[in-house]
Order: sequence, then structure tokens, then C-alpha cells
Amino acid sequence: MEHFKNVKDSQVVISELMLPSHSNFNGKIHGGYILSLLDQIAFACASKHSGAYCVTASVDTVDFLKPIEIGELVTMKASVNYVGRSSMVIGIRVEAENIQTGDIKHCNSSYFTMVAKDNTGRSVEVPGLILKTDNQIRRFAKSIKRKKMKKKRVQEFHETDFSSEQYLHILEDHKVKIERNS
Ligand SMILES: CCCCCCCCCCCCCCCC(=O)SCCNC(=O)CCNC(=O)[C@H](O)C(C)(C)COP(=O)(O)OP(=O)(O)OC[C@H]1O[C@@H](n2cnc3c(N)ncnc32)[C@H](O)[C@@H]1OP(=O)(O)O
Repeated sequence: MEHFKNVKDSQVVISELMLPSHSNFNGKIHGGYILSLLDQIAFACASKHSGAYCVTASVDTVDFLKPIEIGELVTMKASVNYVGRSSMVIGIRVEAENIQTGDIKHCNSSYFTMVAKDNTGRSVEVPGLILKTDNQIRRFAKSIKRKKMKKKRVQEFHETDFSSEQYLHILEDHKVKIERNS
């Protein structure tokens, strides 16, 4: 019988204070550091849902909406938005809080596709998802759409089938010069 789990059973929340050692030349928190934390929380969430070791297959969107300052308390909330056979889309929301004022800003949203694997490295089936709220249904449906759009884009721009002539008109309004030899 197929096994299903609740979204809340694998939700993960982490909070971390941003230190000067996490900053870039500009004095803001380094995006690469945030990406590393995102990968870890996606791993934890996916492993909790699947009960298996998980690898990152792709990072679909990482929008850096607002810079994060040194001294802010960053909180990341991760949940499973979608499950396939062995893949899971983990949605992560990042907020930063100014501890003195209590102001909270939404800094980042991202979607990680994680794949569950067994000890031999083969992808393994993950439990289904029980959707209890409109938001959970919205996120699952949005993930299906995003997957379909990605598949279409990959097919459309496949190296071997791509014909540039069909796309030259799209480039007309852009800052490019075409200087082909052939
Ligand atoms: C419990 C133990 C504790 C241990 C405690 C260790 C602590 C540790 C600290 C953790 C810290 C963080 C850790 C993060 C995890 C890494 O950072 S992992 C390192 C980075 N990632 C990798 O190296 C992955 C490399 N790639 C691969 O292994 C394979 O290409 C993949 C992604 C597994 C796919 O393999 P495949 O042979 O194509 O598998 P296949 O069965 O065809 O597809 C499997 C699924 O993947 C999906 N898929 C494949 N490619 C893609 C893609 N590009 N985009 C989206 N989906 C894809 C397929 O659609 C399919 O989905 P389902 O239909 O099954 O739902």
C-alpha cells in the first residue's frame, strides 16, 4: 500500500545570527553562504520526508530580494512542496530580523529539487504528500507547472535540434551584434 505523509511532519526551521565572517566585500551577507544554508535545510527537509539520503538535483529559483546585514537573525523555513517518484521540491522562505527593532524582511525564496537515494546510489521511491490547505495545493500545482515549463524549455533549446534562424527576430531588440563566420 502506498505511504503518504503530512507536509508538517518534515518542515524544518533554522535560525542563525549573521556574523562578520559571513559578509562579502560590500559588508552584506554573502549570497554563497546563504546558498550553502539553503542546501543544508533542503537536505534536512527532504531526508525527513523520505527517510533516505538525498542529493540536490537542481536549484530552480533563488531570488535574492533584499540584502542581509551583519547582526541580523536569519530564519529559514523549508517544506516539501511537491513529490514525484523519487524527487521532492523543497520550498524555502528566508527572513531576516533586525534584533533591536524587531523588523522582519523577506529576503529570499527558493526551490530545491532533491532526489532520495539508497545505499547503492539508486534513486528510491518517496512517500506521497497529504495536502491539507489551499496553500499546500497551490504550491504542489505550481511545482507541476514549473516542471512542465522547464521540460518544454529544455526541449525547445536542445543543442542538437536548435535552429538559430527561428530566434533571430527575438534578439532584434536586445544589446547584441550577430557576427557569424558562416
Ligand atoms: C541520512 C544520511 C545522513 C548522512 C549525513 C550527511 C550530512 C551531510 C550534510 C548535508 C549537507 C547538504 C547536502 C546536500 C546534498 C548535496 O549537496 S549532493 C551534491 C550535489 N548533487 C549531486 O551530486 C547530484 C548529482 N546528480 C545525480 O546524482 C543524478 O543526476 C540525479 C540528480 C540523482 C538524477 O539521477 P538519474 O539517474 O537521472 O535518476 P532518475 O532515476 O532518472 O531520476 C530521479 C529523479 O530525479 C529527477 N531529476 C533528475 N535530474 C533532474 C534535474 N536536473 N532537475 C530536477 N529533477 C531531476 C527526475 O525527474 C526523477 O524524478 P522522479 O520522477 O523520480 O520524481
